[in-house]
Amino acid sequence: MLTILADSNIAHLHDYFNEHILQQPINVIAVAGRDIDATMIAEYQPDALLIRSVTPINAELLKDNDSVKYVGSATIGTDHVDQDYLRERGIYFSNAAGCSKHSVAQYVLTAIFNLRPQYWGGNNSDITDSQTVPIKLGIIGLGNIGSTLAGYAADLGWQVLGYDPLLPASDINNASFEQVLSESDVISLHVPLTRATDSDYSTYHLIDKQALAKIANTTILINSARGPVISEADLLSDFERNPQRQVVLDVFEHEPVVSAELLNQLAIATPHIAGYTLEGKLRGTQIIFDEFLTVFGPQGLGDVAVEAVYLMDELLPENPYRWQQLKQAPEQLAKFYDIKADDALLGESVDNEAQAVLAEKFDGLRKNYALRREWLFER
Ligand SMILES: NC(=O)C1=CN([C@@H]2O[C@H](COP(=O)(O)OP(=O)(O)OC[C@H]3O[C@@H](n4cnc5c(N)ncnc54)[C@H](O)[C@@H]3O)[C@@H](O)[C@H]2O)C=CC1
Ligand SMILES: O=C(O)C(=O)[C@H](O)COP(=O)(O)O
Repeated sequence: MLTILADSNIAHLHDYFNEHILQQPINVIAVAGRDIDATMIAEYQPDALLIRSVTPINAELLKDNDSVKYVGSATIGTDHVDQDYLRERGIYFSNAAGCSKHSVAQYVLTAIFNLRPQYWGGNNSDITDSQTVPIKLGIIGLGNIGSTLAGYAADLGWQVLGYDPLLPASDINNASFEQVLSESDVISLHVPLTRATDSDYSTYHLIDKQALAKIANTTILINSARGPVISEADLLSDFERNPQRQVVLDVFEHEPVVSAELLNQLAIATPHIAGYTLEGKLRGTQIIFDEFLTVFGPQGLGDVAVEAVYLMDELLPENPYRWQQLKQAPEQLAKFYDIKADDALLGESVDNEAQAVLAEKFDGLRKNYALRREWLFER
């Protein structure tokens, strides 16, 4: 029998991983992602581990185990996975690249329009009434999410200042890091979390004291990538000099704990839900299910030729939301996703004694999150 140990927060886990679809007896054990540890692995001896972003995968977890053949993370980010170690051990790993790229881009646009409704027309009327000055959107990291966001910006008539040192220059990869920092009206971060040991362009504390000093205090700064990309200590010091700076955080350096001191300064704060749409989460599951089938193949699945299945259309309710319609009427967008309600819930979750949102509350908000819809983007 095939045993799968999985994060219970994986959307529609049992709709994909069941005996009917896999045509054989299987044992799917679903637990909170943060509870998956070496003891649990020793107890269940799973063939596959299906995770999201909160289960660190490394030697400490797997060194005494020989059963795991596949680790699938139904997320885009991979900073929680020691992929070198898995390669050494011959354990196949895949993530769900791109699964929530529209969800995150739409979160960023919603945050911007919430803070600056006047940007809807595409011109920066804060600067001038008489001249046409396009909004400048700075995007750091132009992979799946950054380039998707750039597509929306182009559709809105905005100018993109993009920086991605690992991609060739292009119409959107068109600026230096310093230019993005100093010239943008809004800066949005879409980089993976990397350290100097993994990358020549490490993103750990990419936004530190020096970077913040280059950003005008009228520029909105948005981080929906990973918390440690911004130095929280430097951001807090910066707020002392620039209390009016508008910062939007969906991710936090010390997540799942968020200090009240930081929360009180933020223009919008949400509990790591930028990618939390029905579509984004379900796509993540579909992608790792497809990989699971290729890894185990008919042999690992007991010589049964399991057909590929695509359950997205079946499991998703009809989607009436279309970008071309939404963008005609800004007030519709505000109704489409009430980002301020998410912000309020996080604010109300502060523990008075600890002066912080504690891990259990933060995780609870995420587990019980009413998943949004994505709007459909056709030009
Ligand atoms: N808040 C949320 O709910 C979600 C957060 N994420 C985060 O967003 C990150 C980005 O996602 P994708 O765009 O899909 O990833 P991606 O891998 O498609 O793109 C990342 C881009 O960042 C670039 N990059 C790397 N180091 C850089 C640096 N120092 N400066 C500028 N660019 C750099 C890479 O060249 C790449 O093009 C993920 O790694 C994940 O951590 C992803 C999904 C949901
Ligand atoms: O895909 C990613 O990367 C993310 O950050 C996820 O949207 C976060 O999902 P969880 O695994 O933390 O639920």
